[in-house]
Amino acid sequence: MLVTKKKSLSAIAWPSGRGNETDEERKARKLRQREAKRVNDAINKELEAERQKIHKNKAGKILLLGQAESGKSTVLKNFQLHLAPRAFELEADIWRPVIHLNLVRSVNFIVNLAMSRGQLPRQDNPKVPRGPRKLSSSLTPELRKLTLRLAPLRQLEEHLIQILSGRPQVVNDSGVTIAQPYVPTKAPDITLSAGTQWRKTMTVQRQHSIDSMSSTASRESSEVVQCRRMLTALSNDIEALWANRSVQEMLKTAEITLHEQPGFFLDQVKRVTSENFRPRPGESLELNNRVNSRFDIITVDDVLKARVNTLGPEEHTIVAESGSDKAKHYTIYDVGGSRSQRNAWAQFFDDAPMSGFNQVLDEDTNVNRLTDSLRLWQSICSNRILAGVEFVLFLNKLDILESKLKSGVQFSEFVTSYTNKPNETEPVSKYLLDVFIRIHKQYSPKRRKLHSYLTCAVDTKATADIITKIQDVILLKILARVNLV
Ligand SMILES: Nc1nc2c(ncn2[C@@H]2O[C@H](COP(=O)(O)OP(=O)(O)OP(=O)(O)O)[C@@H](O)[C@H]2O)c(=O)[nH]1
Ligand SMILES: [Mg+2]
Repeated sequence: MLVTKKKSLSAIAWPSGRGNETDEERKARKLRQREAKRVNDAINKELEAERQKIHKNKAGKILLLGQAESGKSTVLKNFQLHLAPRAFELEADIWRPVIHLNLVRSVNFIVNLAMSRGQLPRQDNPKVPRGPRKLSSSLTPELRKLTLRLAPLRQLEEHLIQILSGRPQVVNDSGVTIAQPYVPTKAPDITLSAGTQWRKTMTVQRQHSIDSMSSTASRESSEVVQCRRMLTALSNDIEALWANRSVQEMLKTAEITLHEQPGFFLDQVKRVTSENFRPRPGESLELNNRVNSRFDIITVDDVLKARVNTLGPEEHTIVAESGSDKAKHYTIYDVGGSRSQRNAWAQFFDDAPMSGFNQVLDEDTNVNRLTDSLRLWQSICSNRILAGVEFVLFLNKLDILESKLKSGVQFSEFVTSYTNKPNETEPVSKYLLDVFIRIHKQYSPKRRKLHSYLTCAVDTKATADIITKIQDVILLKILARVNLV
């Protein structure tokens, strides 16, 4: 029945509507159809290309993990400098107040130390009476003069924090003042509410200062200018303070190595306090060496050395400006590494400083930094959610490790399992690398690749080579993904 009906249906000549179509009309219709198909195909092709582009432009996501001060944000800056140097250069200016604040904090730290040494009754002399504290003769007249002349830097420190955070004091997201752990041997870090937030604040201020029509802008930019002028005016005194023999002796006695600490700019006071100072990302400069009156070529990595500790996770998108991955988007997540920040972590890429073997954590002075780093690495390796993620391990701060060992610090005194081996950079770093690799092998839920590097993240040239290798790894992964689709 149905078949019969079908037969009869197919037998019906459906009106084509073209019955009266002339040859001309048919040609025109065919032409229109071809044109409509061409447009349709072109749109589809464009959509497909766009889809492919979006798919292709996503180079990958990277999460930087590691303990506080291990160099995560510095690695991020290296990625920015390597992948998008023009954008990074444009942003360099916003680091100037950070560098100034780093410098001012170092100076205030020294002044405080000198004052405390000068004011406190000598511990070793029970005859020194308690009671009103006076400046003792342990401060030389020259040092006393310098500490008085540099006193305005206390206010300048507060002022710079205010400019950077846009708020009168250091606060976290909930508006609560963060009490940084007091570390007597270390100049305090800069803690701002959120890394991206202060960047936004500074970018807006910079934009405003370019647009001189805005009255707020001129007020804000004049504040920045005032700070800079004050620093320029005090630059000779700052230099004199750092060169002062009793300051150097005082630091040595207290075993404080300021030049190894984050945000150290005291060796370049003249340059960074000059009126026209522009922070440089990885650039060679010829500097007059005041000690031996020679001109030294040094690589200036102001932006990489500027220190702000990260609070909370920050997402950064870097668009590659050239090369085989031009226009590709890299998403990098930078997180704070202190213990209180670690619960915000989710995914992976690790950074462990090798130089911390003789240091303790700021947030818990009972914990050795290297021990903390190894424990952290173990917990990340054994994390099941990360079982399928490829790891890149940066054993960072190779330069500090080297200078510590050269200065006579014995690695085996702190890592007792390191026996019968020389106290030199190569065997020590190789030993550490082996330990990290062993932990990875032992604790990973399943086999996976580990790319490990010994790094000095403030050496932009050497780090650029490593980033190129990481780019290759990422690109290979993308190719594999595309082939699988
Ligand atoms: N000498 C030296 N300094 C480094 C190296 N890597 C980083 N630094 C410095 O160490 C300081 C801390 O680096 P950051 O990148 O801010 O550390 P972080 O891991 O992001 O720290 P948090 O944000 O607190 O978790 C900065 O002043 C860097 O310039 C290195 O390889 N050698
Ligand atoms: Mg950081």
